[in-house]
Amino acid sequence: MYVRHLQVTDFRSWAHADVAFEPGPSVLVGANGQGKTNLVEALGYVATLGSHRVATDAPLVRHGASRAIVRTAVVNAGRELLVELEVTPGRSNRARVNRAPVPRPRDVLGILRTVLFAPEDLALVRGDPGERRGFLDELLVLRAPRFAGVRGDYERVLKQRSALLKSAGVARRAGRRGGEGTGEAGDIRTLDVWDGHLARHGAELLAARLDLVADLAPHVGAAYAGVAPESRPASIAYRSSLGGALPEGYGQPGGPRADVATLEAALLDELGRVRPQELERGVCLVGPHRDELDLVLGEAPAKGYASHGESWSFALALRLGSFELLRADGAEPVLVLDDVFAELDRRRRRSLAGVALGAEQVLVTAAVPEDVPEELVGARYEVRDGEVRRV
Ligand SMILES: Nc1ncnc2c1ncn2[C@@H]1O[C@H](COP(=O)(O)OP(=O)(O)OP(=O)(O)O)[C@@H](O)[C@H]1O
Repeated sequence: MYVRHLQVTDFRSWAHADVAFEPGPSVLVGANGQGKTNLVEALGYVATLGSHRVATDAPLVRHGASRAIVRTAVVNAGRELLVELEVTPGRSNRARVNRAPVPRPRDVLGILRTVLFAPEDLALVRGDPGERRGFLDELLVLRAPRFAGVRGDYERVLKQRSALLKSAGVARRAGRRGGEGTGEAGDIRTLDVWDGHLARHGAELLAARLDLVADLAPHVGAAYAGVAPESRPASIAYRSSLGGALPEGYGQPGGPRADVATLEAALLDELGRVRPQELERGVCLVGPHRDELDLVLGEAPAKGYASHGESWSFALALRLGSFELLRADGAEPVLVLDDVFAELDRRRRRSLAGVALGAEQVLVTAAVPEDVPEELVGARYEVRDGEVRRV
């Protein structure tokens, strides 16, 4: 697939921008702060309904404006779709496809698939587990858009159950002190119901993540070996809060596909087991929100041990592995390389350029053209003073 056209209004620094693209490599060149990343961020938003830089929508709207609009024409196997998103922080966002409103913004997921590699990706290796869970869930949704709903349902249930745990914990402590009117028994009965919901939605999310990691792991290992052949081998593994209760081989390449019903039963058991600690601490201790994607270099965890260069290579391998996985699925994602070549040495640049050349479309941003490997300089755009000019 490729993006044929991008138009933004009041998005980040852009009052208005209108850019036509072609398949193959395109490079956006401009000095720092001219708005190059803002343009590719808009494309990432259409693909994921999120930003690779911020967790909320508010910063995406130009200062002083009330809403941002992103319109993009995406060509997939010869068929063009026009996607339009209106981002209004504090209100429901709106979406249209081929000018017709769709019920929910998430109905546009799957029309544009992008894999974006950016300096922020160092946090995939060095940041908190939440970064890596976010990485997995984003890829899950790119692979199968219905998981946006599954994840949303899980988060809703988790929030409700966590609030209930807190109030039941408070009631229990008040009861122990001989306090008045403890609603513990009622809370506990309700908690049983929420355990069921959490196990059901959690099992669906967990099964999907486990299968994703099993499929992704070989691609990440191969991508890392290509990017950093001199380094120790890289691997990834899913670590579930179920611990030893996770069936053997789940999440491993060549292992059995994860069975949702089995995982639901395991989650329910485990929730029963940890209930006293959960009430004591007022937090939900079991479920995919507590899980981790382990990144391993040789025998050591990448986090805390990998050098700066190795961390970069691992982050890059996670993105290139994702790109290869989506291609193996039969999708042709757009590859977006935001300001990354300046960070890479010659060998890594060449290796990344090699993969990028295989993409149907690759969009690159750079402060100076010299940062970009020659073979990737196809169409060139200059971004300056609030304008994008093809040169
Ligand atoms: N909501 C917003 N409203 C107005 N301006 C914004 C908003 N968000 C970001 N900006 C501005 O956008 C500019 C940054 O744009 P962007 O990150 O796209 O730059 P860039 O060309 O990629 O630069 P670099 O090469 O440094 O990465 C900054 O000047 C920032 O102040």
